[in-house]
Amino acid sequence: MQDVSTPVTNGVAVGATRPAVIEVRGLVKRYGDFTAVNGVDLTVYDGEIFGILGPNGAGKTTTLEMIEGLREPDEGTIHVAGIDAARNPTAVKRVIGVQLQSTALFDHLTVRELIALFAALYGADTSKAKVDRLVELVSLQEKANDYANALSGGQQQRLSIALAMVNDPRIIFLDEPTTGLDPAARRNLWDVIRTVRAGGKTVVLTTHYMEEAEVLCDRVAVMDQGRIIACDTPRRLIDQLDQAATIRARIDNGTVPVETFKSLPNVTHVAVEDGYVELHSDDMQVTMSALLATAREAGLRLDNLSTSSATLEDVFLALTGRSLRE
Ligand SMILES: Nc1ncnc2c1ncn2[C@@H]1O[C@H](COP(=O)(O)OP(=O)(O)OP(=O)(O)O)[C@@H](O)[C@H]1O
Repeated sequence: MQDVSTPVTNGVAVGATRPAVIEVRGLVKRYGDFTAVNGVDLTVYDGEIFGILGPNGAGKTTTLEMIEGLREPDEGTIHVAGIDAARNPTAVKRVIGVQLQSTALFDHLTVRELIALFAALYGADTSKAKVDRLVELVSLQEKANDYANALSGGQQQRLSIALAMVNDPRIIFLDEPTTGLDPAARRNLWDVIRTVRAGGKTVVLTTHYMEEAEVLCDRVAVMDQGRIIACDTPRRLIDQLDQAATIRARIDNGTVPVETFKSLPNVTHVAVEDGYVELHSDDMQVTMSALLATAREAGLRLDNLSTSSATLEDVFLALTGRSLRE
């Protein structure tokens, strides 16, 4: 692993340089005439939560499964913890943990029994202390002796993270871990994922929730139509937009030439429609003060005044012209 960098992380201040634990170059996967993954390069650093964000069908799962060794790439190279995945897939499997989607195995075994069973299957430590540690890691102490199929969706997702960690992997892969969960269960799972990171693991996850990528991930690769179209910390991706914030207001009495709004300080874009004005600004406070002063001078009434900060959704929109949710 030659590649070394100093990532700025979301949750933890990182002063030291970190080695790359995953390096993907020129990854391609075709299904017949269709290219699902089209030349992907990725570097994931040790100890970070790395998110692959994109809409349905972007190629996130296919990319993840190739790194995990579950699908064979048509082109490209993958190194995991320094191991060439094409040459030594078995060695890769020893250093990774993969969260299973299927709950079929959950029937008629308790949380504790399942963790012990998985540990045994991996030839890993099956001691009570180890099982207790994993139960605690995913905050399932109160459910440890319950049947797994009686757990809520969020609890089952947490259990599947514990199962992915039975072999004490360096890197854990989660494919859309919070899809279908309610907001409280989602936040709960984010806490578990942060705890996993705090234990020194690297987490790679896919998501189509921009908020999840923004608040949970240290770095995010934005994926669309089989390509990575941007990759950085959420903060830097948002800061690269010339739009830190949007100001929106209804003008109740009268009209103002669009040019007037365009001449306000720090405004980067103006839209006037149906009596509403929408301003993009790279400094909300400055633009807002000027807007209010202009409105006062012109005797205008601004109603329904609202502001919002730019998000990864805006990043995706700026890069593709489409919404993540489309
Ligand atoms: N086995 C397959 N055969 C043919 N096409 C496939 C196969 N697997 C995936 N695809 C196609 O490849 C594209 C990428 O799929 P993939 O599951 O990687 O996307 P994704 O970003 O994970 O989306 P989602 O969030 O919907 O899972 C999709 O258009 C999908 O239909």
